[in-house]
Parts: sequence; structure tokens; C-alpha cells
Amino acid sequence: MRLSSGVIVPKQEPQVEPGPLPEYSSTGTVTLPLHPSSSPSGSPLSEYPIPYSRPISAYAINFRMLSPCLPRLLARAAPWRSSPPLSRGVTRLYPLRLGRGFASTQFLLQNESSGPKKGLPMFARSEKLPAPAANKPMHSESVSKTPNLLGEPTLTTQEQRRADWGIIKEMSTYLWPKGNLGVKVRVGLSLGLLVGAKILNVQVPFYFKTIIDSMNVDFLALGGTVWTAAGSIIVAYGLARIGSTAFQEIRNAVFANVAQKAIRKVACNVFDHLLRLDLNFHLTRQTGGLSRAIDRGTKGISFLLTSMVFHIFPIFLEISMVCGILTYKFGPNFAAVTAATMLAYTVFTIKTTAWRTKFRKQANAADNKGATVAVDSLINYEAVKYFNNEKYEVGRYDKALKGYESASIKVATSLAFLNLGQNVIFSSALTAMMYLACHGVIDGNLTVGDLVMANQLVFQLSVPLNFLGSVYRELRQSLLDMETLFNLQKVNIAVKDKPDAKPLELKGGEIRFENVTFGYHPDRAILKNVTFTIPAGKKTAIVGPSGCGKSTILRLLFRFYDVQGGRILIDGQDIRDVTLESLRRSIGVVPQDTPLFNNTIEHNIHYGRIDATAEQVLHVSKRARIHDTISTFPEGYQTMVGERGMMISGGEKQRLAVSRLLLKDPPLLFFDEATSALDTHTEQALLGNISSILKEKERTSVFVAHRLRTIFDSDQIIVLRDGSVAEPPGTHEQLINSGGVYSSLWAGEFFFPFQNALS
Ligand SMILES: Nc1ncnc2c1ncn2[C@@H]1O[C@H](COP(=O)(O)OP(=O)(O)OP(=O)(O)O)[C@@H](O)[C@H]1O
Repeated sequence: MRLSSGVIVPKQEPQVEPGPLPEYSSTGTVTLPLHPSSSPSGSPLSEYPIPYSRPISAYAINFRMLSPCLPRLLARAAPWRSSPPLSRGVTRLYPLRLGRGFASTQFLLQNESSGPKKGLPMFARSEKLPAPAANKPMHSESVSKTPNLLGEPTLTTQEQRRADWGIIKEMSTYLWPKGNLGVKVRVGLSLGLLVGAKILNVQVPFYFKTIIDSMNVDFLALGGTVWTAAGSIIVAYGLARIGSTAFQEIRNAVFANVAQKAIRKVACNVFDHLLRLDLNFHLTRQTGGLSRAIDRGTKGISFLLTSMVFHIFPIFLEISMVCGILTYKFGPNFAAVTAATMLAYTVFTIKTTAWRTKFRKQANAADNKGATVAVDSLINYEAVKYFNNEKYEVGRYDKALKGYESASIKVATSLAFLNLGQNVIFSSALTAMMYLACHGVIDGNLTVGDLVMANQLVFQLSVPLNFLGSVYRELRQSLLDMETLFNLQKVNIAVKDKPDAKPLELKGGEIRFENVTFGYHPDRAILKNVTFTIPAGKKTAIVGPSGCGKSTILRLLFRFYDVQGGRILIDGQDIRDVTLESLRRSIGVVPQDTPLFNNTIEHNIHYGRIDATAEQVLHVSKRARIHDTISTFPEGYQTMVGERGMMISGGEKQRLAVSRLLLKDPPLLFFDEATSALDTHTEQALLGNISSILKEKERTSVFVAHRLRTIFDSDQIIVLRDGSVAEPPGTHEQLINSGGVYSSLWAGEFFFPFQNALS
């Protein structure tokens, strides 16, 4: 491995996990090339050395001193050189992405021996040196600040706070959306109900006091009944309690609509974004962890919105009201005890919760890991069975659960500490309050009713305060979960429309690869300066050994990836200049491995064109020679195909894929080993049908095939080998007559293994 990328993170940051140091760890300097005018001292230096010191890792060097001149320096994008090597021979650092401050500035680390290369990947910020580059995709998405989409701790406290505020700000737009009167009315109504509930709630201790004081008389001497003494107050007491609860519940019902709408909107946005993300994102993410993260994030939305409106604001409202009443009724001593308690309680809660957050993050990361392992094993159920590896899989799952277990234990024990601390603070306050009140009663300044009232007022605060503890705790958790969700929305889409992209204009469907160079990884080119033309309306075949890049040609044409050199033209238009929608609408593919939904056969064929009629579905399935087979199934077109089509045969899957391609009916067709699972008879019949459709509609078609007898009738055959076109393309006869690679392949088709003929 010669190239790797990483990020320089100032070593003071507390979030940097200590972890094992890399091979090279020492003092040294990094030398920056400087323009004279941009040197920190203004001196005419052409290079500026920055010292770094132990303990370091390749990415934990304190460069803060350079901050003032950074932007200009980085803009120059010249390599920085380190001496001695930062890690594993890494001596050059290319500034790749200027973040806010050094901590989020990305660098490409490069070995001394290798020169800079264009189009290199920019990996997201990371505390650890990336694993060997062989595992890294070339087109990895870049997330500037928060790369870890599955919740592992990566941000500094400040960054975390900024991210949290960002989320809260974004969510507040859902509470007061522009132009949506309905939501605004609901929020306003909820707030009204909330204030009403709180006012009624603080009335209760007053009624209670009056009841007690009116009972504190000599009934035998005065006479009268309960009703005459305190009847109306008792009723008012009951009504205030009922009213407060009723307001609260109506408020919840009114607000549910706002929260659910927001959840739906955010979830749809994330899902939409995920579907737009390029293939590489999906290939490098693990579905289990991703879906768990989305799940948790959407749940967090409801909590965040509810707590923003109903917990944080009202708790402070209630505390102020109680403090005001206590001062007014009993003097500043009571209010001072209450205020001090609230302050101590709040500070303790916030500090302890902040400390606990890291346990939550660890639990989240372990939870994602567990989900990923479980989903992976279940999806590959057959592989587990084929190799009797149940125990191994359970072991893997158990290992992930163990991580979750230990993180959860930390979460639970730290929660016990939090609860205990809160209770100690609150009970001390109540004790002090009781002492003051009893003193007041003995001195004759307060009645027994006052004592009860003061006690109840403060006691009533315990409910929202306890809530504050859990709300803050849950709020932090929700913010963490939502951060992952919102970051998913921020992942850059590597392959997207240019701002001035126009729809593809088809004038026949000629495809041209012009000096195309591409590799999934910088160290391994798959296509090297490849040039060929696929004529309009003709049948072209691409042949070559396994792994030579035949399917890659389709992925590039479909713009799952962009080329790194050269260009691809369709009817003279560079595919990067046209809209992705028009491009992908024009191309139909029968891939090697047919992706099927866990739904009925009919649904899967229909997927080719959602608005097709039942007759059209029937027609294409007949042409794809699958109708007769489907008719023999007890449930016909309503037969479920199972997850990834596991409940139907490989040949049936391929014919389903062909029928949905025929339903889509695009001008450019690509068949990637589309009939490899069929018996010779069915294959010939299907190919005959496809050929007649292609001729009749004059479609441009490309067939990738290993079995040459399925493509020998093509108008043109392109032979690929070692990432290049092995000989000038031609028809079967021309290539046989030229006696080149193809003719030996053709001979090998019958006498030798295909691979040998090419090697
Ligand atoms: N997403 C990816 N990331 C990294 N390498 C990849 C990726 N997809 C394919 N490759 C590699 O690129 C090479 C070309 O793959 P491709 O699928 O184009 O081969 P092919 O000629 O179609 O092979 P086959 O005939 O076996 O289907 C292979 O070595 C493959 O391992």
C-alpha cells in the first residue's frame, strides 16, 4: 500500500481515544512550502518548519500555532513534508479539505516514494490511520466533519455542541413551518393548553392550604358541615387537578400530529437521499447498522420536538412561578432555598449527563454492530448452513452483544449515580424547607396550611425536575441518534447532475468509450485508456476473462461511477453533461445477479414500468419465455419470489429480469451474462426472441458473455484483456480470420478452458 489518507487532529482534543500508537511516533517537523507574503512572520521564507512533539500519532500533531496563516497556505495545496515520517513512511501531507479550524481539516498522507495522483479519495475525518488502502473504495463519499454515520464518538465537545444546536435549529423549523398555518395553530394551541395546565397545577397547593386551614377550627363549638366549611374549595381542588391533567392530555393529542408529520418528512428525506447516494456508498455500508441508525434517529425526532415544546420551556415557567409565589407568600428564605436547589439540581444533572454521554455513544455503536452482524448472518442464511457455521455466527453476534452489554452496564450504573445525586439534592431542599416552615408555624408567622402548601409547592416541582433530568438525558440521546440521521442526509453524492445538465438526446444510440481509464482503487486500474465504439442499432458483444472489467463498462455507462480519465459519449454527448434521469431512462440492464424484491412475480415484472397494464406484463413475460413456467405455479403471477428471489430458480430469475427489461423498453440494452443460468434449449429460444425484438425496434444492444456461441452472430465483438481492447473489434468471421485472441478463444470454447486461451 502506498497511499493512504487521514486527518490531522490537534492532540489536545479529549475525544481522541488513546489507542495504540502507530509504528512511527517521535518528535519532528513538518515543513510547509510558503509564499513569502504568507509566512507568519512576514519573512521571506520559502519553507516554514513546524515542530511537533511526543506523544504523537500520525494524525495528532499540534498545528494550532499556524492557524492565522492557514487559509492562504491551504489554498496553495502544495504538499507539506514531515521529518521523520509520520507513520509507515508517510512523509507528505496534501491539504485536501479546509474545515473550520484544524481539527476538521483533511489531509492526504502520502509516502515519499509515490507522487501525487489525481482523483484520489478524500476520506472523512478519523482518529485512526485508515486500514490498508486495499479495503478503501476509490469513490468514497466525503463527509467533512462527522464521518462516522453509525454513531461512534468522533466529535470534540465544541463540535458536538455546534452539531446539537444545528439539529435543534433545524427541528424548530418543523415547529413553525413557513406557510403551514395548520401546524402553527396546533403548536399555538398546544402552548396555550400547556400554560393553562401549569396555572391550574400551581393552584392545587393553594386549595390544599385553604382546606387544611378551614379544618383547623373547633367544629363542635362552631358547628356546620364539611360542605359549609370547605365544600367549594374541595370541589375547586378536584377540578384544578382534573383540569390540569385534561389540558395536558389534550395538548399531547393536539401535538401528536405535528411530531408525526415531522418524523414522516425527515424519514422520507433521508430515504430519498439514501436512494440517491451512489452505489459505492451502499456497497460500503452495512444495511443492519444503517437501518438501526435510521430507526433510532426518527424516534429521536418525536422526543426532541415534544421536549422542546413541553418540557424545557414549561419547567422553567413552573419554577419561576413557584419561586415567585414562595417569595410573595413566605419571604425570600424559601425562594432562596428553592432557587439554590434548582440551580444545584440543574448543574448536577447537566454535568453528570454530559459525562454519561460517552457510555451512550459506546452503547449505540455496539448496538449498530450487533444489528449489522445479525442482519448479515440472516441474509446469508444459506452460506451459514452450507458450512455449518451457526456456532461461529452466534459467536460473532455474542461478541457484538458483549460490547453492548458492557456499555449498557455503564449506562445503567451511571444512571443510578445520577438518580441518587438528584434525589439527595432534592430531599435536602425539602428538609430545609420543612425546617423553615415549622419554624414559621412555631413563631406564629405561618399556619399549618402554609406549611403544607410550601411543602406541596416544592414537592410538585419534583415531577418536572425529575423530568428535567430524564428529559436532558433523553434529549442528549435523541440528539446523538438524530445526528447520525442528519449526517446521512449530508453525505455527498459523488455522482450527480451538473447544474447545467440537459436531457440526453438520442439520435440512434451510438455509444463511444474514448480513452477511458477507471479503477475502483487507486492502485488497481480496471480499464486503461480504453477506446471503442458501439454502433447505433447494432448488436455488440464484449468478451474477455473473468474480472477484466466487462460489467464495469456497464456501471460506467450507467454512471454508477464516473470515469477517472477520458470520456463516455452517447450520440456525441458526454454522459456527465446529461441528466442522470434521462441517461438511466435510456438504458436497460439485465445484470448478472438479478435484484428481485421480496414480493410477487407480477410485482417484480411490473417494476420495469410501474404504469404498465396487466396485458403488457403478460405480453413481455411470454416474450421472455417465462409465462409458461409461471402458469405451472399454483399461485401463478402472485407467487412470492422470496428475499432476493431465493424462492425461484436462477433461470427463472434471469427470465424475470429480461421480461421487466422488455417492459421498460429502453433504446439501449445491456445484457450481462443474461442467460447463463438457462439450459441450451431455453437459452436459444430466448435469445432468438430478444434478437427479433432488437431487430424489429433497431435497438443498440450490448451482450457480455463468456459462452461465445451465444454472441457469435453479433454485428461487432470487442475483446477485452488486461484492462485494454485486445484486438480491433470486428464480426465473428473477421476476428476468426484475423487469427488473433478471439480466434483462439473460439477454439478454446470447444477444446480448452476459456481462461487459459486468454492468459
Ligand atoms: N465496487 C468494487 N470495488 C472494488 N473492486 C471492484 C468493485 N466491483 C468490481 N471490482 C473489481 O473490478 C474487477 C472488474 O470487475 P467486473 O465486474 O467488471 O469484471 P467482469 O469482467 O464483469 O467479470 P466477470 O466476467 O467475472 O463477471 C474485478 O476484479 C472486481 O473484483
